[in-house]
This record gives sequence, structure tokens and C-alpha cells, in this order.
Amino acid sequence: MSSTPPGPDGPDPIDPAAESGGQSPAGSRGSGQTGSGQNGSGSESVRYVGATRLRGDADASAELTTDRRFLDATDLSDAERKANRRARDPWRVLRIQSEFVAGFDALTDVSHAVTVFGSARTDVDSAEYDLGVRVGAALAGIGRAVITGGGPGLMEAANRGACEAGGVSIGLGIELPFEQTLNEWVTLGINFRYFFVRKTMFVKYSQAFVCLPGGFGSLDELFECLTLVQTRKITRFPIVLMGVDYWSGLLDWMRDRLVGTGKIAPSDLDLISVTDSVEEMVEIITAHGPVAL
Ligand SMILES: C/C(=C\CNc1ncnc2c1ncn2[C@@H]1O[C@H](COP(=O)(O)O)[C@@H](O)[C@H]1O)CO
Repeated sequence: MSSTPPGPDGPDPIDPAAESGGQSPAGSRGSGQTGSGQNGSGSESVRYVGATRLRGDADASAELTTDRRFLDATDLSDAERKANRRARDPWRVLRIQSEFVAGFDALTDVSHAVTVFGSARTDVDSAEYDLGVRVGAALAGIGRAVITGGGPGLMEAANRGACEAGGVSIGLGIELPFEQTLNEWVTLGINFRYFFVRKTMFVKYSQAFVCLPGGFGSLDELFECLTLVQTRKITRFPIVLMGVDYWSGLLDWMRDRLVGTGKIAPSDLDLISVTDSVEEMVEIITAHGPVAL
């Protein structure tokens, strides 16, 4: 057992295998990777296991992230699982704590921020990427810092828009079972090992959420924000879905099934705005809070 709290980017006394985790240093800029431009390009085969992008012969099951070591012990025997829980999990709290401390420390001075969620897989040459850039630029134009997951696709697009417009462009990256740097448009970046710590930062440091078209990851983040507003854990947070065509099926389903069967109140749908217009997004967000210029 270690008596020293592990730093978020240091070796893992809990599990030495974490040392080869491919973690970027906190606050580092990306290495020039544009992420989206790499989707499916080049001669090497690229495939996905969930949100995990694998190249060539890479095997997702062979790679462990800190989150996975913590949450998923299905490859262990019952005795090993219990031994791990007893000997290791209590010490993980120190790492988790240190990750909160690093996040709080790095983001202390952030004010008037908007978190932008969206697909990690969107190509740089797409209309959706262009929308993401315009969203980032418009938010920077009204004095909002832009926070994203720091990855490729629409996260990169929003960071790019914010950065090009001279705004604050924040990336909260996550350790994944393959090497990934923060996108090159992030000007303030942190890499997290634990998803749940990172999610706290998205919510704690922003006053509005914009969700661009996305998959499971974006939906997870969207529904977490919706639940927090619905249960009044956070208040007055506008949630804007960008892309009427993309989101209308989900909204119809919510109206039909969720409201229709009493799983949510009709007024719960008022928590969500949906638009194609970046100008309307700006109006919705500024109506909820002061402009910081
Ligand atoms: C799949 C690819 C990269 C994955 N990299 C990610 N980096 C950072 N954040 C991510 C990544 N994947 C998902 N997220 C989070 O979920 C949202 C996007 O998920 P979706 O399923 O693509 O909608 C996003 O907001 C992030 O916070 C490609 O190389």
C-alpha cells in the first residue's frame, strides 16, 4: 500500500500497469492531431468498439483504463475481486481525490462557460463540423469560455471555433484504451482518468449546455444534464440541442412515450431547446445570464 497520494498523471501505485496508460500531461497541447480528419482515412484499418477507435490489430479487450480497472472486474475470480476490493479500492479514493483537486485547481478562474457536447466521430469536412466551429466561435463572441471533452470530431470543432475567435477553449480529456491527445485547439486542457470526475467538471464550471449531434457519449452527457436540471440539482441552465432534423426523432419519442406514459411531466420538455440557428442558441444562452465581455 502506498502512503503517498498518487498524482493524476503519475505512476499508479494501485496498479503498476497504469504506467503505460498513454496519458498526456495535464494542460498539454495536442500533438497536431486533427482527430476528425483521421476518421477512416489512411491505409490502416480502423474500427470501433463502442466509442473506442482501434487501428490495425489493436485489441480493446487487452487494454485497461483506470476507470475499467475500477468498475469492471468481470475477468477476475470472486476471490480475486474481493481481495482487490479490500486491498486496492480504499486507496483508489486518493487518486480520485487527487483528480478532483487537479480539476478544481485548473478550472478555478473559469467563469461564464458553456459546455459543448457532440460526436467524437464527425469528419472535419462535414456540415456538422462547420456548425460546431460556428457554435464555438459564437460562444466566444459573447464572452463564454467553451468547454468540451477535448477529443476529435465536434469537440474539436467547438474548441476550434472558440480558439480561432480568440476565446477560452477548454478540453477535459479522458483516458481511453488507446492513445489520444487533446485536440490542437484546446488552450486549457486536463486529462482525467475517471469519467465521473470529469463529468463533475463539465457541470460545475459551466452555466449552459449545447449538444451537437452525437452518439451514446453525447446522449449520456445530455441526459445527465437534463436529470440534474429536472431534479433541481442545478438551476437555470439552458440546454440547447443543435440540429432540428437530427434531434426531432428523439424529441418526438420523448413527447410520445415519456410524456405520454407519465414518465416525465409535459413541462420537463421545456428544459430543452432545439434549433438550427447559432443566433438563436446565443439568444437562449444570453437570456439566462449576464454577458461577460
Ligand atoms: C471514438 C473516437 C474518439 C473517442 N474520444 C473521446 N475523447 C474525448 N471525449 C469523448 C471521446 N469519445 C466520447 N467522448 C465523450 O462523449 C461525447 C462524444 O461521444 P459520442 O458517442 O461520439 O457522441 C463527447 O462529448 C465526450 O465528452 C474517435 O477517434
